[in-house]
Amino acid sequence: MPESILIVGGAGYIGSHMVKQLRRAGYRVAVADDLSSGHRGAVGDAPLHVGDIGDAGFVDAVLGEVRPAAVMHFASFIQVGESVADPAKYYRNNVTATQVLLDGMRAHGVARFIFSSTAAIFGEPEYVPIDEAHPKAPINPYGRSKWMVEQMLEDYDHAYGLKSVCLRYFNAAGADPEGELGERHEPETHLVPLILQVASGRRAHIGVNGDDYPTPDGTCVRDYIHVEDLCSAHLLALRQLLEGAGSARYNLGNGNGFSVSEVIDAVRRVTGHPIPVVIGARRAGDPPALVANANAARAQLGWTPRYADLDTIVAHAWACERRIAASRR
Ligand SMILES: NC(=O)c1ccc[n+]([C@@H]2O[C@H](COP(=O)([O-])OP(=O)(O)OC[C@H]3O[C@@H](n4cnc5c(N)ncnc54)[C@H](O)[C@@H]3O)[C@@H](O)[C@H]2O)c1
Ligand SMILES: O=c1ccn([C@@H]2O[C@H](COP(=O)(O)OP(=O)(O)O[C@H]3O[C@H](CO)[C@H](O)[C@H](O)[C@H]3O)[C@@H](O)[C@H]2O)c(=O)[nH]1
Repeated sequence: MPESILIVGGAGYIGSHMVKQLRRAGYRVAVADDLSSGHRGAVGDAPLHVGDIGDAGFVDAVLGEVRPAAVMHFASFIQVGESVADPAKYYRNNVTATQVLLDGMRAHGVARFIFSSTAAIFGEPEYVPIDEAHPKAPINPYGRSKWMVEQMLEDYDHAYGLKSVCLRYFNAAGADPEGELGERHEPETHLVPLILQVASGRRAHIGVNGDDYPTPDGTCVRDYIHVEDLCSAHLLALRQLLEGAGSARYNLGNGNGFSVSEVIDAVRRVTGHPIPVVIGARRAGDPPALVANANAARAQLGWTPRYADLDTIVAHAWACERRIAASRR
């Protein structure tokens, strides 16, 4: 009987791609999601348990039924700006609810956990590319909530033997190359899908948040990593945990920085659309450049990103945006 894996937040953008990849790899998969931002249709025919992981009774019931060998945890609120305006909402969902999940796992003897962390735990970078040893100094409640969970996980390993892998994603982008899944946040705040909405006619222009940063063209530089490559790193981490490996933390990115203007140019190349641009003010809390040093994931997980080319990432996301735009016409 293949091992059963519980995907918390599996109806969301990254989690739904994970569900598909795990099933393809032969695992039994169940999803727990409250559908606060996820989509029921994104899990295919994997069993979906609808509920809030901050609810201890729900967690207990799901773990009792699924009896997973490991839990992958994608569920959180993800908007940096909103986390500044309403930190209580973020600490409640991203920290308190995660602790309810972890304590449920302890009660059920589930001792393997993979956590979606973020580049936001590093705050304003002291150097790039950013490796795992870089100081952790998050500058907003979203980043702090993720760093708190990472610290909690260290303590839970020490005290209770709960083994975890924290994967710090840089900028997730792209979509299922087979065109079944994609990024559908409401509201959308991420750069790549927003530019693509201009190409599909859902938006008139893309606003650029500042062009006076200390970068080669003045716009912010980020490390865009294909969602499929994030998921393949999870799969490798899962295999290691199931084989008895200890806890670990990895930064996940391609190690290539692209500016906002370069991403807009990539969308122009892929879609043929001129993409009108309006230069606006800087967005508070935006570091000029965030680029990952993912050598540890490459060496220790054996991870190699498959879709590192920016135009490929954009092309896969574009196929998704065209489907969404067509469905709304
Ligand atoms: N998208 C990125 O660029 C990025 C970058 C770094 C880290 N991350 C992290 O990756 C994870 C997934 O991000 P995403 O873009 O797929 O987000 P998403 O909003 O698409 O998915 C999150 C899913 O979790 C569910 N959820 C939220 N709170 C829940 C709760 N209390 N109980 C049950 N389900 C709940 C939502 O309904 C949704 O399906 C998040 O933890 C996020 O912080 C994302
Ligand atoms: O309409 C837009 C949207 C974004 N940007 C810029 O494009 C870059 C990328 O912005 P995103 O919002 O797509 O991504 P972030 O780098 O802000 O955020 C990413 O990293 C964060 C941590 O730093 C969180 O983890 C978040 O979920 C993840 O997508 C930033 O310089 C942003 O200011 C624009 O110029 N115009």
